[in-house]
Amino acid sequence: MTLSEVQAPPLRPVPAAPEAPVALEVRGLHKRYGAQTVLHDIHLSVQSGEIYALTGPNGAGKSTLIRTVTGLAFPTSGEVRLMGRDVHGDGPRARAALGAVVEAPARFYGQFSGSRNLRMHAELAAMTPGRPRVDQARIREVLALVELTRMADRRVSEYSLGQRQRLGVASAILARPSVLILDEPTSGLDALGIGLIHRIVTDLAGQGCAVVLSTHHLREIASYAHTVGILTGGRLVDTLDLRARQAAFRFRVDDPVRAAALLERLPGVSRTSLRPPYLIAGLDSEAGVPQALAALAAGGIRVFEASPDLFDLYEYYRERVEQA
Ligand SMILES: Nc1ncnc2c1ncn2[C@@H]1O[C@H](COP(=O)(O)OP(=O)(O)OP(=O)(O)O)[C@@H](O)[C@H]1O
Repeated sequence: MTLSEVQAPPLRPVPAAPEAPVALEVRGLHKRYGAQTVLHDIHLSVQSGEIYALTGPNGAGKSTLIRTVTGLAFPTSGEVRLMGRDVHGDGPRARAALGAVVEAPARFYGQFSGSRNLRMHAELAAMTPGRPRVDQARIREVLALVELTRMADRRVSEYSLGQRQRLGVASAILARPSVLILDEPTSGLDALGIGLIHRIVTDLAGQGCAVVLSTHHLREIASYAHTVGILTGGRLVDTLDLRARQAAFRFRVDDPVRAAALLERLPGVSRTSLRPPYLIAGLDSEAGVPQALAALAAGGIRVFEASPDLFDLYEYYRERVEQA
């Protein structure tokens, strides 16, 4: 690769500000079914504007955690707070801030149109104190967002699986939730449908909504989630901050040790490490690449290659789950 071909890193939404308020907090959550403990002492918190992806092998407890967090299941012990309110003690008011799809595809009345189903959801939601009102214009807006305008007046029984899935997301975002929780939102969707869900989730997070989703699609979420929680055997064994791994670049140079010393002096270089034959540098953004190249050239270092150092979430996950 020539230096002029240095690629931009994948686009990732603007990260939640570190000081953003905590929207979802789970403390010391245990869940038992009979003699089987399915969740062990789960602690996690998600800020407004953050996209938190929960992943783990089949049977790890993801759906149980999501059902418990949304108030559909009760914990054996521990606590869940949505926007500061206890989901199990102050349910209706806590859930006023919540939009969720906890089973895929979400349940709708097949004999009614998508639009009518959303109106019924809106009317039900309006009974919850604290929920904003949803008018017909908002229903049209969310149907357009999930690209179902053409299907709006068709019976849901005529929808494909993917269309039902998207209607589920539409109903979850209808009342502009502060916290959006989606269990496997992209399973059963085609490539364009997956991209659409990414865009919706990213836009909502950009507007300050905290998003929690469970998924098995690691490479896909690595491109847009801020945080990944790895659940295995009912334990949250790792929480990865993908933001911290965002802007790493690798440089193949003739003298990595001296190159590292040169780059460390630059403002905007947060860290360097050696991975022969590469030198890895954490930069504030890709805008720091030309400056780094100039500093290396001025120091007499020959640069053969410079490219984003993409974090391989799949490899990381595989090792982490095998160790657990
Ligand atoms: N209602 C229930 N009664 C008894 N055991 C249950 C119940 N629901 C889930 N379990 C058990 O809890 C464990 C976790 O299941 P869960 O569905 O939460 O896993 P998951 O991570 O969502 O799996 P998958 O990726 O396959 O969807 C499993 O061993 C499952 O058998």
